[in-house]
Amino acid sequence: MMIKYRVREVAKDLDIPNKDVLDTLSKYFPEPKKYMTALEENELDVVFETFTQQRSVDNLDAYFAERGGSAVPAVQPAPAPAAAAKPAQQQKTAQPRGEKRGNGAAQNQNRPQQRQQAAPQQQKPAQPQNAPQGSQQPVVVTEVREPVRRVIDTRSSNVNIDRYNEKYDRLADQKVKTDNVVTKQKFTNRNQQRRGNQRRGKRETEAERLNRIAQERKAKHITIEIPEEITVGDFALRLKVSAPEVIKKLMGLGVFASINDMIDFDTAVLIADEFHAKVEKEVVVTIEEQIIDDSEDNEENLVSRAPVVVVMGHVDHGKTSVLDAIRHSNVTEGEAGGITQHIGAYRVKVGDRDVTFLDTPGHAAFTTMRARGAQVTDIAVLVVAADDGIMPQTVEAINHAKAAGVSIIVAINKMDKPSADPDRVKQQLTEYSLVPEEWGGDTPCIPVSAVTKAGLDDLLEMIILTADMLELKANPDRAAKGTVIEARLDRGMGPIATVLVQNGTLHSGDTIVAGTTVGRVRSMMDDKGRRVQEAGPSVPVEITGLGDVPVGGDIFNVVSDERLARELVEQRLSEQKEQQFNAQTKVTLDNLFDQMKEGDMKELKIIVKADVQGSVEAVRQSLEKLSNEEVRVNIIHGAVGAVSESDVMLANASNAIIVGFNVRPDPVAEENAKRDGVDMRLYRIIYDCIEEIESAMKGMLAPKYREVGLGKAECRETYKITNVGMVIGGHVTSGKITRNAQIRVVRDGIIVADDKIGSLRRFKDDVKEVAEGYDCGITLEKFSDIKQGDILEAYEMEEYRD
Ligand SMILES: Nc1nc2c(ncn2[C@@H]2O[C@H](COP(=O)(O)OP(=O)(O)OP(=O)(O)O)[C@@H](O)[C@H]2O)c(=O)[nH]1
Repeated sequence: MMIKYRVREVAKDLDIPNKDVLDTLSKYFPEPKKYMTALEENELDVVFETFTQQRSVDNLDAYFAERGGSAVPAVQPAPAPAAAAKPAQQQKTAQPRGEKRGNGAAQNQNRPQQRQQAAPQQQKPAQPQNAPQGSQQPVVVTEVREPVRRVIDTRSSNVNIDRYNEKYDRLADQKVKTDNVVTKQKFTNRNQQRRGNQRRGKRETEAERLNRIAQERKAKHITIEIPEEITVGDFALRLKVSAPEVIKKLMGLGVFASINDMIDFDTAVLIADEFHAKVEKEVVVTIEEQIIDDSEDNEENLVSRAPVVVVMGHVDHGKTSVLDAIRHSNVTEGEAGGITQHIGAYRVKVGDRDVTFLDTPGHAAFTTMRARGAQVTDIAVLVVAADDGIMPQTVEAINHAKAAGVSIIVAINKMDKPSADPDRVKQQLTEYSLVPEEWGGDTPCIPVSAVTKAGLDDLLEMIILTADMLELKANPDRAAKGTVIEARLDRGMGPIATVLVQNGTLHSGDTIVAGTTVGRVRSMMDDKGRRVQEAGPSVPVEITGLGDVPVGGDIFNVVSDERLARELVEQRLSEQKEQQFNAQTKVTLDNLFDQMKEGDMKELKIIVKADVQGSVEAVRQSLEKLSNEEVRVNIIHGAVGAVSESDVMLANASNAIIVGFNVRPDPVAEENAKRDGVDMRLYRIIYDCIEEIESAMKGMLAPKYREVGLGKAECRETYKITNVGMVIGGHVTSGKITRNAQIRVVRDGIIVADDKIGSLRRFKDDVKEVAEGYDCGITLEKFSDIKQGDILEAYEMEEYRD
């Protein structure tokens, strides 16, 4: 390989000025050289020879002492690659030296030996001579410290510079790698060690800690706080013992629980005692408790409040007319302007007293609200048309009002009509346990006319009187609480809600939570359309500022912290979702016994619907006789007719079950019952109903059956065979027909027979079943009047439990 070794590089490597090299060359070669001139082999030989001779020393120690102030020849160890590369480069120059060897060289040959004696461990500088391959002890490079520029003896003829370079390159490479790896390994090892130590340390600490706790526990009882219920794992954690220890102790008590099972407070106390720990009940402060003031009012803070009245009655008996008549006749001059304002409730003045009327007549809205837990009304005015008397919805209204436990005042309306017969109405009322006051009972009956306005003042007077009897009171000096009467979304204003304040005073700017909505009261308007800044007890106001539209019947509360209020709403929303998933807690005949056992049921409320009044009464009496010392059967409503939406609503609000005889629910009622989880039982025979409810109360309800469709076959031919009877040549059109199936014969959509299969055959063989698409021969056990084209529906009865 031809190496271009220029004057400049030679000078640099030999650490002499370019000029010296050029001068030396000019002595031996005629043509002038420049510092960029690449030198020929012979030229290089001359240069090296000359300078080697010039630099030869007698004593290496003296040399090193002079160069570096140390007897140890050294090269700069770091950066290693550079240091290693440099000599390699220098030695490139050695290769073309040829045979020339002067005295200096001869002298030098002995020098390594001398040096070896002086410093036998340091052989590097002598290497080129005695070990031209440079293979010995490359490690030395890493040991030396001081930077000393090495001079290579280039006089040896057999120096293989390439191999030397290779070696250095490899060495340098290795050094780099090794250095890194070593450092890294060391580092990693150190880390591992540290981690190991830590782990060991931690393990030890943990063991020590447990030991210490065990000691401490023995020495001094620890006290832990636990809630009403706690998982075994969490309990163990608080006790500072392992879960298996707790599980073991639980087993000792005969409680088999896993780490994730809940144990109650009492069990926890017993277990904690075994671990010498004392238990205190953890007081969990809910967000509600934090932000909603639910404290009882002191008697001295209470002032009397206006009664809240709802008007109910049969359709067209004059509810709206009575409400309007009262509203108009009791509005003062100044308020007349706002009279058209309908916010869902309004207030009228009766002397110096106020009465609040809910503007939604009828029991539907009333019961819907009650179903949501809202107890808004104090008094129900039952409007009965004097000419019409008590009608089905009057009865419903009576029962809804009774179920809610509100006072009833009867307004016998349409007294202006000639056909008015108030006595008949009073008479009818007694049938529903409403005995008029004048007849010795406690139901006020006021004859009125919405048209002539006669008697309305008496009605209002009676409302005030009743309210006085009820001693309705509230504390206006506290954060407001009440119920949403109705709500809607206004395009411009956003959600608008009419709320009835039931306690405290609502102020504009208050933060309120209503059901699952939260907001700040932006504006308030009363029932006369006036903007107001505050609303006290029994005052209905329309408010804006809620974030969402609440639902009528939602309870609202003024809260002290908006951020927590939002959190509360989130919580309520997720609870709501959970509740939807969870099993309903409504009473059903299937869970009746369980509820009775748990003591949750003291009264079984039933709504009876039948085709004739006689059945209603018969059932009422029979069922009421089922009452025992644990549960009282209470028929809260009984009427003739289909099971209606209103019945389901009442059952839902009152946690009642519905029984029907020879009646069907209307589609809405059926849908609602399913949605609300209201148990609805329909019977053909009264005896079945009595028996079923009796069994349910004893916890012996027979299993329920339902039909499972199997398939359908069409009758294509009929054959009459002697001794066998009528054979149906059928074709299975869907599903399958099985040997044990029940068969319903349907002709033009009408069921003509319900029978069992007598035999099922394919060709001449008896078979267990025939699948879709195949022909078969069927005989029925009893029914023989089969016709071509009849459809045979095969089904089975399956036992199930809710
Ligand atoms: N003669 C007479 N008619 C009345 C009286 N009160 C109501 N009416 C009439 O009876 C009909 C029904 O009255 P409403 O007030 O609509 O009856 P309602 O009970 O509110 O009816 P719904 O809203 O359908 O449930 C109307 O035509 C009224 O004019 C009254 O005191 N005397």
